[in-house]
Amino acid sequence: MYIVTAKEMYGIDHYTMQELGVEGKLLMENAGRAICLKLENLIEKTSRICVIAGSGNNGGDGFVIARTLLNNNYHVHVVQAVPDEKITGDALYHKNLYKNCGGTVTVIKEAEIIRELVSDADIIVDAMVGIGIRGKLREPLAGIVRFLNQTEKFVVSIDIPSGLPADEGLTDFTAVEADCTFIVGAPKTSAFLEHSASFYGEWEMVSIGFPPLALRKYSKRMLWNEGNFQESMPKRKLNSHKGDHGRGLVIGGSTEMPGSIAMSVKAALKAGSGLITAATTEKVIQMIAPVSMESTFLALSEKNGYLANHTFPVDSYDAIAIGIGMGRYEETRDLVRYVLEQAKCPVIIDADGLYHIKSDLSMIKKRSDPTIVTPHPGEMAMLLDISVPELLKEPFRYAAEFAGKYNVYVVLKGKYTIITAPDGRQAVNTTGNPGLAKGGSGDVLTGISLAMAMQDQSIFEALCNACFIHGKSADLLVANEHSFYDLLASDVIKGITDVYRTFS
Ligand SMILES: NC(=O)C1=CN([C@@H]2O[C@H](COP(=O)(O)OP(=O)(O)OC[C@H]3O[C@@H](n4cnc5c(N)ncnc54)[C@H](O)[C@@H]3O)[C@@H](O)[C@H]2O)[C@@H](O)CC1
Ligand SMILES: Nc1ncnc2c1ncn2[C@@H]1O[C@H](COP(=O)(O)OP(=O)(O)O)[C@@H](O)[C@H]1O
Ligand SMILES: [K+]
Repeated sequence: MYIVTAKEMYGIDHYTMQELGVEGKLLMENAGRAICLKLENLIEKTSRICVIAGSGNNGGDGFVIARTLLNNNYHVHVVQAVPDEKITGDALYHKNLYKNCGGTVTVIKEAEIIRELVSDADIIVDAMVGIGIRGKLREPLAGIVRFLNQTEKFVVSIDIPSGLPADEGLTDFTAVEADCTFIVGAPKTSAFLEHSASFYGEWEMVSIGFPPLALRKYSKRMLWNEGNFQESMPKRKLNSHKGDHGRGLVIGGSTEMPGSIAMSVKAALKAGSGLITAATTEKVIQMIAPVSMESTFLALSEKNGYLANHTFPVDSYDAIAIGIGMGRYEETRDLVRYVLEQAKCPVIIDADGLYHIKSDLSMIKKRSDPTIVTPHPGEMAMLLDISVPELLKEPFRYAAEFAGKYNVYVVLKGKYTIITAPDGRQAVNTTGNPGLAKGGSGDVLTGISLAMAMQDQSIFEALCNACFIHGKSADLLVANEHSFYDLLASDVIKGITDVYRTFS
């Protein structure tokens, strides 16, 4: 499923109409019809429905919905929140069809009247403004939105909750807080931003006839779902051996943080790596060896409990993860630099490793093999020298710019994890839940990512699949035997079993 900006949506729309010859009226009919099919599953035959229509094509969708429901014997009324002369083009065509079928319309000039008009309605359909919103919502629409947000009535938004921007970058808006939203054609980026996603309520996308080639042509962003995971995840050959599944190295740990590297190692093995070596201090090896029975170890020099500069062969690995629990000690930085310069395989940099590359980002830019950074918003903001709120306003743009500038893959973690390739392709992973907001979750993701980077799939797919597995494990655990409160990172490792058994 593709994710679009408003501009991309208009491009897809235009292409479908101009190049393929599908008329706008027909797309509008498709949108309204497809939404009604879904809506009728949510409402009773006796429900009273009030459609609030605006001036643009979003209002046009509203008129199609009103006509379809009316013709299916529902009790429908349309409140038009703009003067008659504002309804033009395809929307006017569909308003007339609705009226020709016996539909009634009340035109309102002031927001106050809405209270009375919807008093006997069970369901309110919000078709005031869609992706055509410019600036903050004007009256009377803003007043209607304020009313809708304090009513108990069930509000269904069409395409996008009215007033909400489709794109990232804007945080000051008045928008409908919908109970549910039927998104037309493709989800918009605002459905995946921390400050705007909740306005959609539950959402579902309806297809209206945009050809995949049009979506592909305009959007480089997609929602990574079960289907993508199942299609791209390589199947195991019955005669495979451990060498086929990757020999990985995890570098990290310190006396203060021995557990994190143990978790990355375990997750990497559980997710399917053939062999994993943990490179850490002698003391950490002694501490984690009893719980890391399946891995091998490489002792590196230490200073005051932290990894110190150390040269060792890094050319016999298929992928390396570095940074987990290593601390931000000055001497460790040279070790990170050494690995980035010498390794001829994909290198994943996480946690403290991200602090070490900050002082000289050319360390990653110069590499010819794939480099992957897996920051949470705090780490990403640190790398960019901006604040976390600034980053979260435009995470897609910041991640894409960083990935392009430094030729790296970026996994920007969060409720909506954004995976970005150096060429600008992006995917959003939505698996996962608040049970993951706990120390150690990131270490587990790094281990799974290491395993995925060594399987027969592109690095972009590998990272998308790693995020999918990590979040899905947490989701299955919470659905079955755990809660948001008690879920531990080590449970998420065990849960990988169920993800594989269920989805591959
Ligand atoms: N081919 C098409 O025409 C299709 C259009 N579709 C629908 O059309 C929508 C986009 O249609 P439009 O481009 O006409 O735009 P909208 O209908 O989203 O909004 C534009 C209208 O809102 C008003 N408006 C903009 N900013 C405002 C503000 N701040 N305060 C108050 N009023 C404001 C404008 O005066 C304009 O009349 C989509 O969201 C979708 O619902 C879909 O049906 C798909 C097909
Ligand atoms: N509320 C949430 N919903 C979904 N996933 C979450 C949520 N909170 C955290 N996560 C996931 O948990 C992981 C946390 O990583 P990170 O912040 O590096 O944790 P730590 O450093 O404590 O191990 C990320 O993969 C992130 O996407
Ligand atoms: K709307």
